[in-house]
Amino acid sequence: MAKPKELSSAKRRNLAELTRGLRGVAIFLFLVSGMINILALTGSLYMMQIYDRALTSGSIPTLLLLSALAAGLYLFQGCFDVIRSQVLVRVGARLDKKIAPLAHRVAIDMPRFGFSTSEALERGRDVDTVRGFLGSQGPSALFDLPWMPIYLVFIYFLHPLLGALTFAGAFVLTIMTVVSEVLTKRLSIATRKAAMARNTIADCNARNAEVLKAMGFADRAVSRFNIANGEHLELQTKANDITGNFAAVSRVLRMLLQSAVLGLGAYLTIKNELSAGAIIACSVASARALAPVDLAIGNWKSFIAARMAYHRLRDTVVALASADEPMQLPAPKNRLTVEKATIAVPGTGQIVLSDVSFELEAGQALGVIGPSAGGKTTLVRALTGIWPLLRGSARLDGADLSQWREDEIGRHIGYLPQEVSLMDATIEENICRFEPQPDYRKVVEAAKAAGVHEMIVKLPDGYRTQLGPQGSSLSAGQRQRVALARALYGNPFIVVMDEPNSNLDGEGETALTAAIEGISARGGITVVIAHRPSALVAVDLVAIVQGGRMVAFGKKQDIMTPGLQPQARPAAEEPQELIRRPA
Ligand SMILES: Nc1ncnc2c1ncn2[C@@H]1O[C@H](COP(=O)(O)OP(=O)(O)OP(=O)(O)O)[C@@H](O)[C@H]1O
Repeated sequence: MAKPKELSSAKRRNLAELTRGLRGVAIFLFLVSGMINILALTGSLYMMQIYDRALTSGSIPTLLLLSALAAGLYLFQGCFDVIRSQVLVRVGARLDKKIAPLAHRVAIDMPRFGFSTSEALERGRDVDTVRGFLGSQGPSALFDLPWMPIYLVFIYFLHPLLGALTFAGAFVLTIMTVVSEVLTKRLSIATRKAAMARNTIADCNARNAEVLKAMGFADRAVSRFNIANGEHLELQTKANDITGNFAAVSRVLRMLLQSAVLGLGAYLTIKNELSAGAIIACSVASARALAPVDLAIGNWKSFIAARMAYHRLRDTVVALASADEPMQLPAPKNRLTVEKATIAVPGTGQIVLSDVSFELEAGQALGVIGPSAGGKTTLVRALTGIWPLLRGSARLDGADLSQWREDEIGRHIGYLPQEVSLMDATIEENICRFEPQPDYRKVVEAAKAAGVHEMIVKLPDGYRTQLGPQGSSLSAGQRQRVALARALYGNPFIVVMDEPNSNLDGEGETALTAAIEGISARGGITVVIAHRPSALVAVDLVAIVQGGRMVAFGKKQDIMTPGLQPQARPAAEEPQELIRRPA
């Protein structure tokens, strides 16, 4: 975790924005808790006055006056209690409102950097954990704890021996809270990791439902889940045992102490050192003094979970800080320049593509070919900003991709991924990328450019057809063409396609060729990765990527034989001088 003093000013700003107002609210709640605890002495004082004044004097008016006074004070205490719980619930809701979008943003980003879906979704659950804890009894107990000395002082003034006894009890219970913290903290971390491993397996099994069914290994998949679930359960049981045992011991201790206070009080009364009313007052006050410790121990597990969740969220928000807000840049319209780009797998740092350099002018289309695992998709990830460059640069009209605001650069990039996954929304929403006020003509234009308009209008709900999870209501070929329309929406300057014809029939491939020609004709740039030569009909340049290097780059006729077969030799024999710039 980054230490505050190591944080850059932008990160500090982000952190300050997150915690803005929280300190003030905490001070307010601390003071309100003080009022509640002072007013909670009402019970003890009332009993003392009843026994020592009203009963001994036999005065009904005194009894009525004392009762009315006590009722008024209880009412005040109730009001402060309501205020405290309402403020806590609202703090939770405010934090949720502030952090949930950021946490979701991070959840979307995390899989790009090698995190599992369940790890990514944990950020959303973290928000729920913090909000849930703030709405529980836990925080009230924590705010009451610092006010415990009020009761100790009150009891001490009634009799120093009783004060000492209650102080000893409070001390033992506080030590128990600390021990509970030490024992459960490490276990909570391990339990969280085990829960994540279990959720990752559950997520993976659900995503592979069809494969599991077709090849009949669902039982084995369930066994894998069972093992992970068992490990999680074992850790959770241990953690629950610790909190449960501590809670039980603290409850017994508290009752024991209350009886001990009564016993000692009776002894002191017999010795004429204490009034009968004071015994009851001491007993009530000591019970009230120790109640927050008891409650805190009972809620310690959720306190630790909420604290860990808050720290993760805080680190997330801090990490989201960018050094400076990028400048507004003009729409690119001239060229894409890649210089000595080296790309590593995020998270592992393993370099998978080295020293790639080339330049594409407006109107040019580049086909990228090469053997499997050569680094073609990696190049696409770099060109679209999905993976950052380790070294080198990728520029649009001279401006590095990192200089653009994400939402702005997105308008100039069309991307058709290798594994097409559409969103659970309508076709129209998918094509227009959830634009709030989409231009319907542009939606239809993109669909026509992708050759999918006819197919869409034949569907009963046309462009309003709901696609279901991952666009499951369409065939693989239909999904690929709708995704192509999404990539073409708004005529982006650069369109990157990763094996766009893997699921296309002859008609789809013709539409794809027309789409690439259309991009070139309007002065856009296309980069298309292909294993099948039919995707390269409309490209004028070809690059060969293999073994993590671009081993050839040039005009299609120079790189490919007339039958659209690459002429390149293996990477080891193909030195860098083969990487030629377009004429
Ligand atoms: N997320 C990842 N984590 C770790 N390694 C990865 C990841 N993605 C790709 N790689 C590695 O990077 C190398 C290049 O992969 P890439 O997907 O770019 O190849 P490709 O040329 O597109 O292959 P294909 O034609 O099979 O799609 C491979 O060795 C692959 O194992």
